[in-house]
Amino acid sequence: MFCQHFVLEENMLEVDCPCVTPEAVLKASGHVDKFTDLMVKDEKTGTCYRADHLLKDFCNEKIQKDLSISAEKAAELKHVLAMLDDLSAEELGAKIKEYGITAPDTKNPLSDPYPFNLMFQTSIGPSGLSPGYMRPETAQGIFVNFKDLYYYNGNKLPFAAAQIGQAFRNEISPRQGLLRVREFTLAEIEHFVDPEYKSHPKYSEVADLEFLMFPREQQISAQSAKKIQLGEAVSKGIVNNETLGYFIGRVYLFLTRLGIDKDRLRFRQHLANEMAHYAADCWDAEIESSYGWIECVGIADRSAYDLHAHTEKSGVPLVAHEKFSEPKEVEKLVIAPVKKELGLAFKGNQKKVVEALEAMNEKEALDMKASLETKGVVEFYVCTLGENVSIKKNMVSISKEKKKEHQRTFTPSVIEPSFGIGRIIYCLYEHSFLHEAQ
Ligand SMILES: Nc1ncnc2c1ncn2[C@@H]1O[C@H](COP(=O)(O)OP(=O)(O)OP(=O)(O)O)[C@@H](O)[C@H]1O
Repeated sequence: MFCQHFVLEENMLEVDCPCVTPEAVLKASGHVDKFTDLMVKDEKTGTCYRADHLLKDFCNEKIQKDLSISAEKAAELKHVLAMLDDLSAEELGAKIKEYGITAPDTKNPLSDPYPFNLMFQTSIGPSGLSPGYMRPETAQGIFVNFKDLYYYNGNKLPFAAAQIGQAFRNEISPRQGLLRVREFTLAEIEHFVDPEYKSHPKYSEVADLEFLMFPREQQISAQSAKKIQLGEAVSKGIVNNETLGYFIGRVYLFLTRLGIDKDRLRFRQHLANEMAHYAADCWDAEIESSYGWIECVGIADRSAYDLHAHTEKSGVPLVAHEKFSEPKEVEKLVIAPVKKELGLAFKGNQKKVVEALEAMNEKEALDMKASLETKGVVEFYVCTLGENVSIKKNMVSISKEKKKEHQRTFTPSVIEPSFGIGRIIYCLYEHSFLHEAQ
């Protein structure tokens, strides 16, 4: 059904990449530094818990079971629940202290929250010197293969590639059966699009759909989700762009065609701090189950974050081109290396430094110009050397030149629907069961 609805109907490419991923890939994507959850420890036994889960359980239990709490307190706890995903480590720690939350099993005091990386680490090859990780998402395999996928698509945008496979996350507290496990099936689509042209040719097919949406503003002001027409949400800027809206609509059609009850399905926008480190706007398809509203599909506009990050770390430009019908005359910043000075400073490495300087794009050249003018020196990462070098004012000349441009080169943006297959199956099972019971 997934392949029929998305891969075949949308003419997507499909890939199957390895689960074991070299560290360099996940370092570039930001996962090594930022793919974390906040954890607290029982100060006596060392047992670990997810800090936001403890606070969530505390608030839910108080609201549902404590008949003595005032309306004011209940409203405060509901607000905490609405803002839960937005809280920093310090704010979470302060709330845990304020409410006197202790370790659920022993009632011992808890440590302050601290970040815990969710990836399983391993080493690749017999030397043990090449670190790697079990992939926490399937998306990165698609990004590192972007050049080939773009080529297979005739060097044209937009296009999409999908991957269905296992993902691994060292969850702090796996629970709720299929809903939070350490190894699960993920189906991800990466739709590559021109960042300056995020409209979608088939958008009109979904624009009239109307379903439960829960924008950021409604969550902050403690309102509930309400029915909104997708076209209206896009035109009012509630949903960032047409392509993101198109995929929200397609995910709605997919889930309801599978048998998910449309009254128990809502699209919730991420709060500003909740968004993953790569996202520009993100909506979760949440399905109501006996465990409450569960995120089953995440639909993110990842902007050009991933391709930029891999380009920067690998030195391989993951870019697309748009040919102009007529060449354009443009003013460009041109970096001319002063080879004598570079030779004195870098000796045998001079050629690699010169190549890296010449490969700089307009934005990097501008940044370098600004830094050289203010500080007189700039740290510059040379991929082929794998290290930073210090460039001084006398080593380069940066000037504006008139040039004829025949094409535009840019880094595509990515719209990504990401499906947790186990969670969808679980909710589907519950919904069909409820449907039969009615
Ligand atoms: N531990 C897990 N077990 C089962 N499915 C998962 C798990 N973590 C994520 N998923 C599924 O993978 C999809 C995409 O992952 P994503 O990174 O968006 O999740 P997430 O926001 O980290 O999830 P959560 O906030 O629940 O931890 C989710 O929508 C969900 O359906």
